[in-house]
Amino acid sequence: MTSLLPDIACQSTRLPIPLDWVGMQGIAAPLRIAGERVAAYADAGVSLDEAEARGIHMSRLYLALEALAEAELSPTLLRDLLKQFLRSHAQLSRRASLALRFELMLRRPALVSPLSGWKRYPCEIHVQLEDDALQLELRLSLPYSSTCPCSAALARQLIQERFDSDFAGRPLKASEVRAWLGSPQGIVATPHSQRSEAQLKVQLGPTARAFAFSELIDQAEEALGTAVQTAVKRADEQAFALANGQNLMFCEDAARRLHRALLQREEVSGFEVRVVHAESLHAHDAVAVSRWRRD
Ligand SMILES: Nc1nc2c(ncn2[C@@H]2O[C@H](COP(=O)(O)OP(=O)(O)OP(=O)(O)O)[C@@H](O)[C@H]2O)c(=O)[nH]1
Repeated sequence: MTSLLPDIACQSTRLPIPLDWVGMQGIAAPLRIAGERVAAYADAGVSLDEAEARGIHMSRLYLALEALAEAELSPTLLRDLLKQFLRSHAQLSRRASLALRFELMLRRPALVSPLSGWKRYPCEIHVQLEDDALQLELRLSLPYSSTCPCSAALARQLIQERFDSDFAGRPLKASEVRAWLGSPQGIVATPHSQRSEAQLKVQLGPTARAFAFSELIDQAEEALGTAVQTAVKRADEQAFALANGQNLMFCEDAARRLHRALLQREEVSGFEVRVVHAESLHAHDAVAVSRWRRD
C-alpha cells in the first residue's frame, strides 16, 4: 500500500515574508574543466519571492547540478543551469544563483632547470541570473613574492657605508673589491621579501564564451614577475633571487600592474584587484585594492 507523502514546502507560511536567497551550501559537485574532472563545492539557491510559499524545492536544484558533471564548464552551461533552477521554481523565484569553489592544479616549469611541479590555485565562480541577465564573476588567488623597494634602498645605503669604512684610505684593487663583494661584509644588510597574495575578482561580459582560467593566471603572474615556484634547484633559486632583485615592489605597485594586465582582456567587464603583502617587517599586512568597471 502506498501512502501520500506530506509536502511541507508546498504549504503556506504564517509569516509571509519574501526571502533573498534560499538554497544549499557545500554540495559536492564534480566539474569538467579542459576535459579533466575537478572536484568542486557548490552553493545553489534561488530567491523566494512568493511571500506566502513555505519553502523552495531543494531537490530540484540539487538534481539540476548533475549537468555540471556531464559537460565542459562554460558560461552557457551555467546560464542553462540557472534557467533550469528558475523553471523548476516558476511562480516562486525570480533570481537564481550558483557559486562553485574548487582548486586548479597547474604544472609550472622551474626558472632555469628542466624541472617542473604542481601549483594549486584556489578558484571560485559566482553566477546569478535575474530577468534573463547573467552576472558572472571569477575569483582567483595567486601567491607571489614581493621585495620591499624601501628596504632595498636602505640596505644598499648600509652596504655603501660598510664599503666606505672597509676601504677607507686604501687604493682600490678590483680583485679585492670582488672578494669583498662575495663576503658577508659585502652584503651587510638584506631587504625583506614576503610571500604575498593577489586576490582577483573578475566580472565577465556577455561575450565570454569560456573560462580562461590558466590564461588569466599566466597573465597575472607575468604582470607580477615573481610568482612563487614549485620545483627548485640551486640554479632556480639563484634565478629567483635575481628576479626579486629586479622586481622590487610595494603593494601599490603590484595592484597597479594587475590592474593594467586585466584591462587588456576583452571579455572582462569589471574587476577588483586586492593584493596582500604579508609583511616580514611588521606583524600586519600591507594591502592595496583597485577596482574598475566598463561604462
Ligand atoms: N525547503 C526546504 N527543504 C528542506 C529544508 N531542509 C531539508 N529540506 C528537504 O529537502 C527535501 C527535498 O525537497 P523538495 O524538492 O520539495 O522534494 P519533493 O517534494 O520530493 O520534490 P518535488 O516533488 O520536486 O517538489 C525535502 O525532503 C525537504 O524536507 C529546508 O530548510 N527547506
